[in-house]
Amino acid sequence: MTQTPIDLLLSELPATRTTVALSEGSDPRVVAGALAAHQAGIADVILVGGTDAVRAELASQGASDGNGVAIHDPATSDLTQDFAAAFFDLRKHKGVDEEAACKAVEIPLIYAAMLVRLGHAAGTVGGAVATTSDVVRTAIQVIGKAPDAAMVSSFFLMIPPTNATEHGRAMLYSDCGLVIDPNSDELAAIASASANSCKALMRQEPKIAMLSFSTKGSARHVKVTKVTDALAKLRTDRPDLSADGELQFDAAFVPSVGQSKAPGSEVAGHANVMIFPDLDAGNIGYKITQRLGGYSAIGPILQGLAKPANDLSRGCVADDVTQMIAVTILQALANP
Ligand SMILES: CC(C)(COP(=O)(O)OP(=O)(O)OC[C@H]1O[C@@H](n2cnc3c(N)ncnc32)[C@H](O)[C@@H]1OP(=O)(O)O)[C@@H](O)C(=O)NCCC(=O)NCCS
Ligand SMILES: CC(=O)OP(=O)(O)O
Repeated sequence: MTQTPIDLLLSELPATRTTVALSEGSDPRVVAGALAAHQAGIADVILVGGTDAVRAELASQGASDGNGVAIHDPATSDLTQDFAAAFFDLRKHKGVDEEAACKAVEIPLIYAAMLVRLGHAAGTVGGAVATTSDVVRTAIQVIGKAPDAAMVSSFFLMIPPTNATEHGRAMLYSDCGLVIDPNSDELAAIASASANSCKALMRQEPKIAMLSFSTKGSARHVKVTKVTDALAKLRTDRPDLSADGELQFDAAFVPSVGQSKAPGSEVAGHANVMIFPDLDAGNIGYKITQRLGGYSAIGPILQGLAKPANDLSRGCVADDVTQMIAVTILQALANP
């Protein structure tokens, strides 16, 4: 049975609880998912923008500020004034003035990211209501790119159903949520970051497939060249990694097809990191795997940020929120 991030986290829970901020603290799926994470011993949570009805619901389940489930209202929080000053410092070079900074930190998405930036929470999760663009833009602007990262990108952990087909396995898909049309250098950076995420969150050695509509020269096109250039750059930058391309999905996934289309490849037929050539392919590909293949899609998980901030699909359910809280903690523990 494939290990999910929750299984992983429960098997190596740290002695002290980690706090995660949820920016959509009045959404019923977020409240239920956060409460489940708290009750499973996974995390302390801050529900940003939780209403009185949420407070009553939490109280009815024995959860409160005193025992690790807090509600913050950005309009009345003691922290908001400090957050406004810090946000002004951060964004004044972009023309943000003090008044605009005060207004900005009352937006729950920004307030939650400030909780992370200033160390009140280890990471944040949003996107059950907000679009990916808004979640990602806020994370990049407030939390920022990690100094050693080339860029911020995203991935999904794809967890097979119990009745998966013969070759069903856990895989990492990237980029299915953020970088719209990467050039070959950016595609190589996405693959490199995804390999690190595979080690940190799947605890597997990455086998990276650079996906295309062509396998090993079966088609010639500028879009194929982009992928082969990305593979060459990846191999130069990260000789430690096992990567191959360009590969069609069947050649990357099914051992017999991999052997016939890309004979001798270590990766073909056995890939666990699937790098899509652009966001059209990635976003459509993950949703097909999820909706037709029955895989659970955990993401979009962001990589390359200074501290964890993660997105949800607006079609998420409470279990997705709990999973994403576990992912956020695993990322925080991997990069303390
Ligand atoms: C990520 C995204 C929001 C960037 O937003 P944007 O407003 O177009 O970006 P801009 O080019 O105006 O840049 C905004 C800031 O983010 C930075 N930035 C943008 N993309 C970045 C990346 N991948 N990595 C690091 N920084 C990035 C820019 O440098 C800029 O920083 P600044 O404000 O300090 O100057 C945009 O690429 C996007 O919308 N992606 C698709 C999201 C989506 O709809 N996904 C489908 C559903 S999951
Ligand atoms: C990741 C993604 O596609 O998000 P949404 O379904 O919210 O657009």
